[in-house]
Amino acid sequence: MSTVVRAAIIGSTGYGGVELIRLLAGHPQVEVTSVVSSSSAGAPIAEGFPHLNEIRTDLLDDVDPALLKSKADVVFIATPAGVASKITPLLLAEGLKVIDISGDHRLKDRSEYETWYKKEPAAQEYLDQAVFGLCEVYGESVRGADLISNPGCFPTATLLGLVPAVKAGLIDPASIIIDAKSGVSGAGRGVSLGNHYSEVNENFKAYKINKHQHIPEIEQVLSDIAGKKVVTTFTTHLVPMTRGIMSTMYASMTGNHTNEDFISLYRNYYEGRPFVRIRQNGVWPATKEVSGSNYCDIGFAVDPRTNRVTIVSVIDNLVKGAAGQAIQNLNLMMGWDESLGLRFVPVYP
Ligand SMILES: NC(=O)C1=CN([C@@H]2O[C@H](COP(=O)(O)OP(=O)(O)OC[C@H]3O[C@@H](n4cnc5c(N)ncnc54)[C@H](OP(=O)(O)O)[C@@H]3O)[C@@H](O)[C@H]2O)C=CC1
Ligand SMILES: CC(=O)N[C@@H](CCC(=O)OP(=O)(O)O)C(=O)O
Repeated sequence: MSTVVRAAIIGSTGYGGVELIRLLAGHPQVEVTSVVSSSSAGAPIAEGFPHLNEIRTDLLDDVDPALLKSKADVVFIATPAGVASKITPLLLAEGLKVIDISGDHRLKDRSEYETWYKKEPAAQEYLDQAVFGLCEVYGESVRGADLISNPGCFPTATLLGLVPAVKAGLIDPASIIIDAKSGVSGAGRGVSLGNHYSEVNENFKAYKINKHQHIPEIEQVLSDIAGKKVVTTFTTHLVPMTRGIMSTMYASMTGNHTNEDFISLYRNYYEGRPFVRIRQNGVWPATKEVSGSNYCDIGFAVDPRTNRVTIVSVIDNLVKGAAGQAIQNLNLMMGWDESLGLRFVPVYP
């Protein structure tokens, strides 16, 4: 008999939440039973999102853990930083499973969260309990967990591009420089001066240099994999496109490795994992080649002149970088095939 899991989405009126609604509509073993809003409870969700007309006829629920307990088994939280840390203890106390898409449970060190997010951190017991859900690296720990911290969009693209090489010692972790680009939906649905049309269109800008909240998240994982403290240079750029992240990474190699060495290492590391695709020699991925899908595509260019390698990794920030990976985590939590309901072909062109 197949299990149907009932899911609630807190932050269902944001980009991450609406993407969860889209993806879960096709999941064979999940039913979204509650869409939650802190500002529009009681309104039909399709009123604000006409693309959901005749797809979802329900009203938005209030943020009420007891109500969610009566309607759901698992809760996705897709809210701004500082919200999930407050709601999660109440949801866990009701016996619900939680998948937090925000950054609130990613950094194990509370002072790091305070430094980078400038907000009050979650209580240490929940940070200790939360499993960092980078599925292809920590998937084994996700199975059976009650609280998942879904990785950030930039860290997902970046870490999937770096972990195998760092783990195998092909590159010097101290030499890594990460140059990342994001589409505007990465900033969420709220309008701000920096992301309205005339600021973004035909423009290309770097932001939060050396100040980005994903720096400690990337360093936390690289340090874990390398077995020593790793610090890195990470610069983000805003690109005039809706979806997509490209992380271009540069690192010094520890020997005379070739493109084929990297391709073979990464294909072995990700063998059996459906969502990481390694490009053939001389071919590098573009964001459109993963758009709308849960894929992360990775390509390599070794330069024998400098003895450095360039690694290019792309994802759709709203799918593999948020809602898709969150569903992949749910699949792993439930002991299902990790690709259940996620085998989308990218939207191209
Ligand atoms: N956009 C992206 O590509 C990615 C985003 N993330 C992270 O996921 C989270 C959601 O991002 P995104 O969907 O883009 O953000 P949005 O700004 O689009 O949506 C956030 C939603 O949170 C709800 N919300 C705000 N305050 C509260 C509150 N106090 N209690 C409950 N709900 C609240 C709002 O809905 P309402 O007013 O209806 O309650 C809002 O629609 C963020 O932490 C973000 O950093 C992670 C990876 C990728
Ligand atoms: C384009 C853009 O502005 N992107 C956001 C990504 C936000 C995000 O995913 O934040 P958390 O991972 O901390 O939840 C940024 O760079 O801050």
